[in-house]
Amino acid sequence: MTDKLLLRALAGETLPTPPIWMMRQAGRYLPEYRATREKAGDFLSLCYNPELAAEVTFQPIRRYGFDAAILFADILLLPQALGLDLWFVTGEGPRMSKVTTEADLARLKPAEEVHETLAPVYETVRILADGLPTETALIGFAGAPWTVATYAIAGRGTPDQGPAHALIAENRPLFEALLARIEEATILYLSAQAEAGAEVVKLFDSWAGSLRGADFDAYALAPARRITAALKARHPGLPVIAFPRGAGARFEGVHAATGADCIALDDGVEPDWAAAHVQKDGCVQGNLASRHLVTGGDALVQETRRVVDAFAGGPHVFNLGHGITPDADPDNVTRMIEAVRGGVSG
Ligand SMILES: Cc1c2[nH]c(c1CCC(=O)O)Cc1[nH]c(c(CCC(=O)O)c1C)Cc1[nH]c(c(CCC(=O)O)c1C)Cc1[nH]c(c(C)c1CCC(=O)O)C2
Repeated sequence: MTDKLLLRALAGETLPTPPIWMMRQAGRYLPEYRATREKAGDFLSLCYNPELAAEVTFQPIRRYGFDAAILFADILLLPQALGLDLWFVTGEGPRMSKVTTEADLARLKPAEEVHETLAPVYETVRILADGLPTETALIGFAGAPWTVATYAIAGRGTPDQGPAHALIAENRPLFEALLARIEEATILYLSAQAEAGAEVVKLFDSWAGSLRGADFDAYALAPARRITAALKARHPGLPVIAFPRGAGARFEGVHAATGADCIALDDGVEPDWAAAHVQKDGCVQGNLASRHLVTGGDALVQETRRVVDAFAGGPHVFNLGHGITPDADPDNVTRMIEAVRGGVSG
């Protein structure tokens, strides 16, 4: 039996204190992250520099002693490895060359060729696997095909994923061919991360919430199910966390529909509801609203306890509902961790 709390929770154990980590725990709210990023140059140079990417991954572990480290990289490195240009506009976010025609699709590289670009990421994983404290689990990750496709189709982030929905309406076969290529590459990418030492993998479907009805089944659940099955066939026992952000009532049934060991919840669902409707089927992760790490105070402690208490009856990994924001106060993270581990109330 492992002594890593994250792995125990993912295996279905109900623990007296849930393991804790945070989405975007290596990020701009930390002065040490900003200093390392400065040294690297820009964000992508940091992602492709194994020593520095490992360094920023270690930083929140050293500062807070989280139960898990998440590989420092980005979900958009994969479409870049498939041949799309990627760059980040400061203050605005990612930009990439678009895939909206058959000719664009034909220019993408075969899935097996992604390793060439992504080799530095695997090196980062190896450095982390060697250097993390023995009690800290290492999480690898990728974007889910739908979320990655929304960026590749729009060439940028979009509030409503309008361009991707428009492509579904206008040329569903092209959309599905793009999704299939991303899915195939994602399996190879996550599998290589597991070989390099990732002990858990997480699939980020940040824009799953804009898929409705049969499209949610076909483009969020089904790819997650196939990716999970393919990974478990290659790496027996590898735990998978699925994060169909914004799924709302459709979080119910996602364990069974995907085969994932844990479902990460955003803060759009109430913890009590999620305990009854989602945690009944297995481990859940989440779901404190990130803004409490900006505002702090009694509300931070109360909300943290409310989340912990709601999920205390089953396997739970404490986390935020989405990433920590750059304006968060690092001291509020300490208070949140104390509220989870110390059980201090209100
Ligand atoms: C949609 C998405 C992306 N990237 C990611 C997602 C899915 C999760 C989510 O919904 O947020 C996932 C991601 N991005 C990053 C990580 C690293 C691991 C971690 O600490 O969580 C992970 C797991 C680093 C990052 N990825 C990014 C940063 C900030 C870059 C910087 O240092 O300037 C970090 C730390 C940049 C990024 N990367 C992306 C966007 C839209 C942006 C710009 C928005 C922003 O600036 O926050 C794409």
